[in-house]
Amino acid sequence: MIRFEAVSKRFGAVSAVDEVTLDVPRGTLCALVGTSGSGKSTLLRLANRLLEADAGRILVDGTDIATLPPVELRRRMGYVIQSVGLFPHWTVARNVATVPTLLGWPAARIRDRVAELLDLVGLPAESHAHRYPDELSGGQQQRVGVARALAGDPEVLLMDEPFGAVDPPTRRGLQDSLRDIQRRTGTTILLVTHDVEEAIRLGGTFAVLHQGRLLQTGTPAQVLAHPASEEVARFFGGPLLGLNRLKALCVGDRADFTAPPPAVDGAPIAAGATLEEALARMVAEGRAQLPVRRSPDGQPGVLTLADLVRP
Ligand SMILES: Nc1ncnc2c1ncn2[C@@H]1O[C@H](COP(=O)(O)OP(=O)(O)OP(=O)(O)O)[C@@H](O)[C@H]1O
Repeated sequence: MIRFEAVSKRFGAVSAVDEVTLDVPRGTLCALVGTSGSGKSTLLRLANRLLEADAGRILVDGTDIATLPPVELRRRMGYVIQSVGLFPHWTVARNVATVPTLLGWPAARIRDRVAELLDLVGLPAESHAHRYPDELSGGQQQRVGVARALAGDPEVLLMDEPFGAVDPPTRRGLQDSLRDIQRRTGTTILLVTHDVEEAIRLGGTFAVLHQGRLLQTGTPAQVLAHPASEEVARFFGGPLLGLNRLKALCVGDRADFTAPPPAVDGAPIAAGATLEEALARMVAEGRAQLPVRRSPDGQPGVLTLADLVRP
């Protein structure tokens, strides 16, 4: 869906993006991660031509974006940034309607779309559509930012630290909403984040950047289990890499569901919980095994401490 082919961008002496080749298939989410200054935001801005590449090509659905008028390109790509950038004197509904209005959709279609999107991001239209941005919390404004970016049915959503400014519990709520939205709409998402847990929570793949170069791509479990270099291992926690790996794997990936399960006391842990949560429970409860229940079939299983340390 989006393909970067040997893309480079310099700012004076700084090589911000250095011969990056990356494929983001349709309907997937790719999290751009890496240390500060590694070129994540620059790569995102090259994708919607807020910046122009010095070398290489960027293809969207096989079309070189250099051949598309920037305005048309940006309508096809929603863009969400940390500071949200809502228009303060416009209502929530008008903010969300920005792109459909530019596209000349009929008023009824815009109204329906705005209501649908506000519901999707958990801000029912009846109680939120007529408010102004400063009448919303930071987290609610970010939800409006996501709704606005989705309004024109973009094929691609570019998100630069979209949830950077909200507190951790609200952040988790927004991440869960984004994951649901992505599953429901099949939008291709390229997301910049500093937060490894956010990237893991949102699923998809990692693209790890360092000093403008792409060091590794893969699922969180792959990258954390087999970091391609010292820099990647350092980025994912250095000596704590092993603990971070537990965040990227689920109980269901390691538990034994072969019948009959041994009798294990305690409340079962969900197969979808992370191994980190399982370890936390084992430590808190002073036990080396936990009963597991797999949904939706209800199959019981067991997870032992030894399952956590298996390679
Ligand atoms: N407009 C610009 N002019 C000059 N240098 C720039 C410009 N934008 C980015 N840079 C430089 O390019 C490099 C990559 O910056 P970029 O913002 O892409 O990194 P990043 O990985 O997104 O960083 P962060 O995680 O801190 O947001 C940095 O060295 C930065 O200083």
